[in-house]
Amino acid sequence: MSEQKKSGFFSKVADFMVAKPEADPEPQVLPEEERKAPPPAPAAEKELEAKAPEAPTSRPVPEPVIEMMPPAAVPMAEDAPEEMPAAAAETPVEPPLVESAPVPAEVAPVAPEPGKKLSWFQRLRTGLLRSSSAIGEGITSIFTKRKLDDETLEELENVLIQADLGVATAMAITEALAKGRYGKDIAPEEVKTILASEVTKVLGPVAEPLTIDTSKKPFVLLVVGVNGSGKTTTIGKLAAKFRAEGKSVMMAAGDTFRAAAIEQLKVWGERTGTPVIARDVGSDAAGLAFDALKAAQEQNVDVLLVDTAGRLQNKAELMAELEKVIRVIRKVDPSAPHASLLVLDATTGQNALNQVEVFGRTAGVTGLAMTKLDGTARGGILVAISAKFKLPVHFIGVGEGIDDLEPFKAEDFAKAIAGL
Ligand SMILES: Nc1nc2c(ncn2[C@@H]2O[C@H](COP(=O)(O)OP(=O)(O)OP(=O)(O)O)[C@@H](O)[C@H]2O)c(=O)[nH]1
Repeated sequence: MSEQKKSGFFSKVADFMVAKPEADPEPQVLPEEERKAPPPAPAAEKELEAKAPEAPTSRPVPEPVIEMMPPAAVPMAEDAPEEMPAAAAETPVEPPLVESAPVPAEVAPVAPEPGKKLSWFQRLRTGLLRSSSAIGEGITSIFTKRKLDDETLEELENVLIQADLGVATAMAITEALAKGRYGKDIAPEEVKTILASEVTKVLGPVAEPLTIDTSKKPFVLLVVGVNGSGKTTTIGKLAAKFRAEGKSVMMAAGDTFRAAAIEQLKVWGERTGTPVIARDVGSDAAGLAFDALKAAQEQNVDVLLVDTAGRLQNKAELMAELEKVIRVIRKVDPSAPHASLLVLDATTGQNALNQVEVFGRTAGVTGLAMTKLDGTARGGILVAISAKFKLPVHFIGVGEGIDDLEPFKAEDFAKAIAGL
């Protein structure tokens, strides 16, 4: 493709790139090693840490409400993932209270048998097929009886950018496609196969399981993200997963802004047999996290899952509150949080790039989970995020049910994107 064509094309695709909100801080790309660890406490806070442990807030701190659940078996969904340990599979089965998100009929490529849930991969494809069918249909209409030339490559780039894969990735894919094939006829299926293989190259290195370091007691997993991205639901699913692995788990209802969020976490506590540390709505979130970590230490818990209030990444005061939660956690355990999981809603599209940037800086994000891939056309954004930030992607959410959290698998995801 000529340079001239490319620059013309760039100006055309500029419309697809979402402008950052004005209030956003300047983008700052952190070196990879800084991104791995949550940010160090500022000097003022270090002084505080040197003092004897203290209540993290100046306000009188009410006693946290500890909802102790019986060490009940984890309620497992009927179609538990195959990798669940045998012991867990033998635990008494209770049907999940929340069913999977309904699949819109017009995008459902696979009709489930009556009474049977779709497999996670079918649900992923059902969601992604909205976009991948756009890609798939685009590929079919571009390459049917046409040669691979500047025009068709540019049309393909357009389709990929509209599917949120990002300009750089779209160009890399078309360049790979053109190599050795330029000027020749090419079948749509071959294009899809090459697309899937190029996307796998981007996603393969970031597909990493979340490893719980058992030398940390408790292993503190902070869960952050914008409003409604699926943090609480993901925490509930994670609690079930860790319990099924035989780990003891505690949850901290750090979303103290919304009464409904606290209640929602308590429901997940009941469903998964996990104690929840909660306070009244409006309480100090950092104080709650402090108490929860103390309680988890005293009870020798393996994993503490800390929920946080949803916050828009461009609201400076809310992001500052998140930094405070981290600083206060570190007064109890200077090495915590041991992982900081950013939950991204796949339906947000391009804005997710900015979320990764700002939460990465504020909360030292160590890995990602992308939710709602069962019902969205926007899964391509994960490719753009991975190409840009190279952060580990641990999980994908493919429904609202307890077992609808899957380890991220690059090749499966890439095939779903390509419509294969
Ligand atoms: N379809 C689908 N829905 C999901 C998924 N994950 C979460 N949800 C739904 O998304 C909505 C928001 O989820 P929450 O877990 O409450 O999100 P949150 O980030 O804790 O929300 P805030 O507390 O407002 O910040 C709920 O209705 C969830 O059931 C998913 O993977 N697929």
